[in-house]
Amino acid sequence: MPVAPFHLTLPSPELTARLAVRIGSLLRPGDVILLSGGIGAGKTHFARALIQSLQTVPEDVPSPTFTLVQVYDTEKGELWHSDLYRLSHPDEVIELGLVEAFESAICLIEWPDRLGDLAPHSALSLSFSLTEAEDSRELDVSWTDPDWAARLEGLADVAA
Ligand SMILES: Nc1ncnc2c1ncn2[C@@H]1O[C@H](COP(=O)(O)OP(=O)(O)OP(=O)(O)O)[C@@H](O)[C@H]1O
Repeated sequence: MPVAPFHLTLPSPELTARLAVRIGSLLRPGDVILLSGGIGAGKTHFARALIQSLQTVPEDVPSPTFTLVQVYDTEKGELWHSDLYRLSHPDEVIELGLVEAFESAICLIEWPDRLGDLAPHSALSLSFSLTEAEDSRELDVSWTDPDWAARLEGLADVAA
């Protein structure tokens, strides 16, 4: 069981998508995943694979860069996918309804540093990094709620 933050190498986009499907299967309403990493690091690629794996009716999963938020109906209830890169003011997080969504929906948040004091207390954090190899990414996995340690059991095998 991973009892501490851990690290994975994701040598292809397909591996990242497979990990996303595995994590998606663990999620329940009220779970928040914070997706960090620079431009092109793979945050949206991960989110798209996760969302598509939970959709009951397949539909496009566009990047929410300009809309800030996209909301989906999934087999696990409402899922909010948010990209806060273009947030103009932290209060916009409240106006978007995100703070309430943290309590009741599954939320995937890109650029979570923009949340400031409004960041949820409990979350799974996934931090992606580019590597010298074009198709490979490094991923740091950490969490605030110890419950995640048990839920992530066996996850490292995905990248094996
Ligand atoms: N191992 C990998 N994991 C994830 N994506 C990868 C990997 N290798 C290559 N890629 C490619 O890198 C790109 C990542 O783009 P993506 O839009 O997901 O980045 P992002 O982190 O969301 O950036 P932005 O903040 O600009 O939206 C995709 O084209 C994806 O196919």
